[in-house]
Amino acid sequence: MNQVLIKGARLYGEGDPVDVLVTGGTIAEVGEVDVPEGAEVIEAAGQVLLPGFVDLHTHLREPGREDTETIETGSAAAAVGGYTAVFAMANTDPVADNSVIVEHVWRRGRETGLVDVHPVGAVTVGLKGERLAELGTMAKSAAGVRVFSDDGHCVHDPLIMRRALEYSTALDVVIAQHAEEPRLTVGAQAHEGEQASRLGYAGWPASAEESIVARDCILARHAGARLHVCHVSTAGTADVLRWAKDRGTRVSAEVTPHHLLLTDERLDTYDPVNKVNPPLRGGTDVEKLRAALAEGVIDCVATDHAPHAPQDKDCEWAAARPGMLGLQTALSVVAATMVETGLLDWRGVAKVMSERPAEIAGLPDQGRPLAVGEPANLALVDPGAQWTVRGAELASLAANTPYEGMRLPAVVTATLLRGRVTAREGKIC
Ligand SMILES: NC(=O)N[C@@H](CC(=O)O)C(=O)O
Ligand SMILES: [Zn+2]
Ligand SMILES: [Zn+2]
Repeated sequence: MNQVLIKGARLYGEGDPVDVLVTGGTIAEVGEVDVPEGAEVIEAAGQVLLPGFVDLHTHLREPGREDTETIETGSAAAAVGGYTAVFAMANTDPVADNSVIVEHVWRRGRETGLVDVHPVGAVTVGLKGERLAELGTMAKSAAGVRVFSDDGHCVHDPLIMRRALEYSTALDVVIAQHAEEPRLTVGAQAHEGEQASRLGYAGWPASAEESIVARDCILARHAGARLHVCHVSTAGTADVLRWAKDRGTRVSAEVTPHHLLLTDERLDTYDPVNKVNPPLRGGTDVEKLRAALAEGVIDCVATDHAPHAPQDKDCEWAAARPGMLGLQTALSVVAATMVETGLLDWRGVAKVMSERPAEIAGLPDQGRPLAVGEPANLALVDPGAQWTVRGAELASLAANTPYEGMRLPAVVTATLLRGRVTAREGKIC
């Protein structure tokens, strides 16, 4: 049986260094372990062992835009970034609004074998927001869809959203909303504020997000349904979530690494690499989002990894597609914004990048404790190391990283999926 010995890592960055022996797909021993014959050894002195990361929000672009990312290249980026499970959004071409497409995505993920690929099913047919897709058929398909979202579009019709939420309770699935009131973002190009006015861009107001989140929290509470809010970007949304959670609404929320680090100050360069939906916001938003994540009002970090082709990004701002890469830089950005600032320790990182997302999506074998008998889905992190981001060197097919040339802290040195090393030192195994 395949054996891997991780030598001298600190579990969750706590306590004394220990050896972790992985046999088959399971953590077999924790403590002082002699190297078994034939075992692969990973020297991990000074490193932190965490449960493998789970991304609730990834765009893999297959089917339809395999020129920008495939299930294989996106899986590789995920594995190098420390992920052991990703949720692939439904806004592909054709849309993942039926069991044929979700089963295709799920199968391609399994064949690739670098990370568990869970397809997200569309809420409405063709993401058009008009007719509910066959959620039940997708949930009961081989792909076992647990998360539904029209991401890229908001399910803006309150009657459709209400029906989706009500229907979801019978299936015990979660509806993930891209919260953007479309009437308030017609032609929007950037966060509504001074910077957008100065650059002459139509504004994307915070209220377009906050009004939908408030509405959906109310709808979810009445339906007794589970709502998940995608890419929270404003301080006001954090306040709405705090209110809804306080009164017992079954709502969870994610924040992206880019909304934890970057602001609309970056728009000065006119470089569309900074164009994303929802847009980069102001400094106060960033500060409040960090605090809300530390407090648990925002449950987790999700990348919203959005690969785009050069011709869709290296063009004038208004014509460029929104979205940026995230899978390979997420851990480092969380280290820079949450760990180095003292807002989270590594135990907290395990919670927001692995345990909570696994719970939200109902994955039984991810986000598990680092203990004997548990599945060996693991990420090994060197907290003292640094690296310089180069889009061209990322495992993604696309290169649209906003962190180009930036030096970031913390390096994922190894990822294990069910005991198999999927990535080491930035390379796929
Ligand atoms: N985030 C983005 O700016 N773009 C996403 C869609 C989305 O997440 O809304 C994409 O699919 O490219
Ligand atoms: Zn979205
Ligand atoms: Zn998205």
